[in-house]
Amino acid sequence: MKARIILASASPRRRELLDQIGMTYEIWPVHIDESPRCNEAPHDYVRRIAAEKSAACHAQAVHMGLPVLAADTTVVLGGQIMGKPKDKEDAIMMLRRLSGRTHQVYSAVSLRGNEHGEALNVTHVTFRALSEREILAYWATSEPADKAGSYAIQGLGSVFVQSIRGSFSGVVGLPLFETAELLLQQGIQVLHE
Ligand SMILES: Cc1cn([C@H]2C[C@H](O)[C@@H](COP(=O)(O)OP(=O)(O)OP(=O)(O)O)O2)c(=O)[nH]c1=O
Repeated sequence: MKARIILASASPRRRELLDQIGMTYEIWPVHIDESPRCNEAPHDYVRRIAAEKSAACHAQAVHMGLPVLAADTTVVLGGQIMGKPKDKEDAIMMLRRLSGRTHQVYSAVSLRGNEHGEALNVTHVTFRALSEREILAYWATSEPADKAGSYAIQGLGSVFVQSIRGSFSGVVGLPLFETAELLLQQGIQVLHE
């Protein structure tokens, strides 16, 4: 029988990624304050937010005997955190800054069952130079609005991505290699007979 988990997320991307590895899950969206703390390092920030998302569901999930999986993803350029854009101007500014440069995408995973397991994936993404016209045209597609760094590698944003070093699923929002390792540590096998 397939193991069931709670996915503490409202992100359709994380659902699709879990579907990709055949996991069965229940969705429990959580809403927490995702503001970074003053001078918080990117790796501390994403790990804290992923852990807070899973913690928000943990007590209730324990009663049901189900582990809780949560994740957080942020784009980092020159050590600076870029979350989701506040508005059009913010998105345009982020895309201008990412143009022609290499940034990092940090994705933290938190799995709370009998124990708390955590993992972090950092992937390097290089953008080609973007023209002002294509940045505006990209904003008009509405794809950037709810994505960290204002782009989606799995969507139209793929045409900006010259190369990546690391994990594609990590950039999309849930690094599957690390997630499968955490599940296995808690006795949940992705591949089973
Ligand atoms: C860089 C990048 C980010 N993203 C998305 C993944 C995440 O959904 C989002 C970052 O925001 P998150 O706060 O990590 O996640 P979320 O608010 O969408 O969902 P939840 O907190 O409920 O789990 O950006 C892409 O879909 N593609 C990309 O290429």
